[in-house]
Amino acid sequence: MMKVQKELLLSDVQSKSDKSPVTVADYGSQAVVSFMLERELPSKSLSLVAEEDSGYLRNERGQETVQRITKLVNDTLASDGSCSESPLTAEDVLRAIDNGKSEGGSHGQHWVLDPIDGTKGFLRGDQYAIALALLDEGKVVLGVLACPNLPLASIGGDTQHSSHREVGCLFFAEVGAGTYMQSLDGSSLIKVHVSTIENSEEASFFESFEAAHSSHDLSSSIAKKLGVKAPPVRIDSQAKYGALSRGDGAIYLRFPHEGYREKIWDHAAGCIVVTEAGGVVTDAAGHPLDFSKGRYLDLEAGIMATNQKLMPLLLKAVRESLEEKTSSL
Ligand SMILES: Nc1ncnc2c1ncn2[C@@H]1O[C@H](COP(=O)(O)O)[C@@H](OP(=O)(O)O)[C@H]1O
Ligand SMILES: [Mg+2]
Ligand SMILES: [Mg+2]
Ligand SMILES: [Mg+2]
Repeated sequence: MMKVQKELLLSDVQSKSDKSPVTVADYGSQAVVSFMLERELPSKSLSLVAEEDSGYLRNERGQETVQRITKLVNDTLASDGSCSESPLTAEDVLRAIDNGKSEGGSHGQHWVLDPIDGTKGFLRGDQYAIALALLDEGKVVLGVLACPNLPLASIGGDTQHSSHREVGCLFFAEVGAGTYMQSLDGSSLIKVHVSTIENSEEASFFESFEAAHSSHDLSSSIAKKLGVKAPPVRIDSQAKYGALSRGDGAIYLRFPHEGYREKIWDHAAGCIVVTEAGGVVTDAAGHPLDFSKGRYLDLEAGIMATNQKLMPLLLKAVRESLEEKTSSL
């Protein structure tokens, strides 16, 4: 994936109908994960709720892109070593991508995948994540976040100049069993916990790098009310949830612009990674996120996360800031 990030061509990037970007790496990652899940869970029929679909790839202009993705997928599976089967055809790859069309919901088990979360960060050479979660009867019971560019050392506040430059973190959480972090090369497994800060003035917060994804004005007003002194830590993708789960910062804020509908794959894995590390994730009204409603999350105004001590203060600051915003319109 990191090699693909470095060698991405202009022709590898397309624009979706909502103007957001998608790359051969997004499609390739979705095909690989879908293929692996099918292979590992042969006894069950797989229900996968995933971001991408083959629509664009199946039209004529998509042909070349499909070839590129098929090669990436076969190279990836071959380098994994565990795969003895013959190479996948373009049609196998398109079918694996389209496995992700499930509607999810409140019954049974559904896998939820964001093959590359933070595509804009991926294109910029910054943070991105591969996010996989499992829903059981509408609840997230398992979450895995791979963050290939996230430093193993803290990215919070004053530790930016740490001498440890090693990157690549894997976070995983299972309901009732806590959250663990491992380096992507497989060494150093540790149990992680959210920040224990109780004084909001000492807290720092994470938000989207892209102001189009989350209002930086609103978060700044909330931070001011809390007396937060540190500047915002702006990074792409659910790497924010990962960093929060190990206490790099104490607060996560996300306030999309009016009318935006959040998708479950943007939060399912991150949400359990943070809650199993002792944190709380809610919408702007303080309600827990409901992953049982299909591909979208129905929620009020935004998403926030912090530790249990700070949540009441954060909720109050968010309420006040939202009220001020409404009355100033
Ligand atoms: N206008 C918008 N407002 C809020 N979120 C948006 C958005 N347009 C795209 N997104 C979502 O924001 C995600 C990235 O979040 P972040 O800003 O935390 O990196 C994107 O995930 P993808 O990159 O998987 O498409 C996309 O689903
Ligand atoms: Mg996308
Ligand atoms: Mg996403
Ligand atoms: Mg994505």
